[in-house]
Amino acid sequence: MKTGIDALSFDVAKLHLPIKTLAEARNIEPEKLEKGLGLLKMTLPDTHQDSVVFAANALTKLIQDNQIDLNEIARIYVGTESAIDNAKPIGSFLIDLMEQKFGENTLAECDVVDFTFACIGGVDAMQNCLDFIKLNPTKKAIVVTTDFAKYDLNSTGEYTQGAGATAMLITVNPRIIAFENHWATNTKGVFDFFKPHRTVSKEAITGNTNNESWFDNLEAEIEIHKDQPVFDGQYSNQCYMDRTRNAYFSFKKLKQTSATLYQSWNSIIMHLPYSFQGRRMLSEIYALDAENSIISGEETPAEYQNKLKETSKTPEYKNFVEEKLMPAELASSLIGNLYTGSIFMGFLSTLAHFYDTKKEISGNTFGFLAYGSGSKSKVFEGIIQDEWKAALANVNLFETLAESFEIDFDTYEKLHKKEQKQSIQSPKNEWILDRIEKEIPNLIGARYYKWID
Ligand SMILES: CC(=O)SCCNC(=O)CCNC(=O)[C@H](O)C(C)(C)COP(=O)(O)OP(=O)(O)OC[C@H]1O[C@@H](n2cnc3c(N)ncnc32)[C@H](O)[C@@H]1OP(=O)(O)O
Repeated sequence: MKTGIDALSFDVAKLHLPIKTLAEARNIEPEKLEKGLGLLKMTLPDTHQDSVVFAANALTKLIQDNQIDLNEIARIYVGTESAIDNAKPIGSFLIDLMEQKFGENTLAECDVVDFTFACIGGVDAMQNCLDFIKLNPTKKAIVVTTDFAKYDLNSTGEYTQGAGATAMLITVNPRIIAFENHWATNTKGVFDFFKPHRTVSKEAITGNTNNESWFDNLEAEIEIHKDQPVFDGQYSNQCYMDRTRNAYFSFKKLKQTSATLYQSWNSIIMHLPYSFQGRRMLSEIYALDAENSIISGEETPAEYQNKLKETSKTPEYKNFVEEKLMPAELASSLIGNLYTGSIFMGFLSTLAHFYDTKKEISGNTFGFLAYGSGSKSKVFEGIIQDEWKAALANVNLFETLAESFEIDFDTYEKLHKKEQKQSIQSPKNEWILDRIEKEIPNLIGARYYKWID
């Protein structure tokens, strides 16, 4: 019995700052960002958008475009590292919003939960749903990924920002891709990228002191959540390489093959925190699993790094990237990082590219290399199914991305600092964040959303 992705949809932030504008403002050579990292635009949420809004919009589109009967959906599992609450999962917001739109109690028997493991939480959610569908083949599940990849101003993560969601219907006999049963995992507890709770003093919180009872009741130090991570960019790249390399070779063992595995993959889909991450990281696996590799394993660390650099400059590696990785990079260049959604957006980008260029890919094998900081990698593969094109007919990925609205640098900084109070664009046919009811002045409270026709 085959299990996999039957339908896909997305919702990404509709505002963008050209990378060139950011580069000029920050005194960075634009060529480094455009040609070195593959960045062209970075998308940013409007004032009425957050991770629940993107998730609800992607899910609504998935349901409408594929005429999904919600009574058939047994699970909605969410991958995110942009939770808006420590107890109440994004999935519970989605249940409420979908029932508002598609009918009361339509999801009363649906199981929902959020999965958090940095950027790999969506893959974890999907693996779990695939196992569930194998055991319950008459049922259907939905996986949603949603995030706002927000980094501090002036940090090295700033140019990789992006925001949005993906939603996928998981069924038996899927129309788009059927996954094979082998999944290799490699895990190690590290601090390459994380979002710790910060403490602030009671005095740092100012507000309506006319009502002093709320202030008197506060603890001397208050734990707050900040969207931006603490991270070490180069170390996170090393962790990415270590985990994916180890998972890749575990996957070869699971498949009991000594042949060069990546040669059997027509396309390679990796977690792309920025467009060229995959091609920059894969050269090691490419060299180690090659028949005539220049790497012997006897090198000093510096020699090893030099040989990797040499490998990545060869015409063979460049052709390999062009053929197997480039289609996944296209959307990433125009969006930026989607954290949990990046690997699925890379998959969608590849499908949309072949759809637009009229390439037939039924029967192709796709290899997936997922990564989440903290850190974990999963390697798995799937076969493209005969009906993939029909399932993609309403998705319009690149047409939608082409309509993104350009903002200037001042507006970008205002949005980032939450100083922009008015929406930049008028919402239409989408969910918005309607209001936040504050628990106590200046502290965030319950969030409420509404649909705008
Ligand atoms: C969140 C996760 O998924 S963990 C894994 C990834 N980590 C992150 O995303 C964390 C946040 N991001 C970051 O910290 C940073 O953006 C990083 C680490 C990804 C990149 O760091 P930077 O220091 O800006 O860039 P770095 O020096 O690594 O690479 C720049 C590239 O541009 C190239 N470059 C520099 N100048 C130019 C130029 N003028 N023309 C062309 N290319 C150029 C460099 O050669 C280099 O490419 P190469 O190594 O393939 O040769």
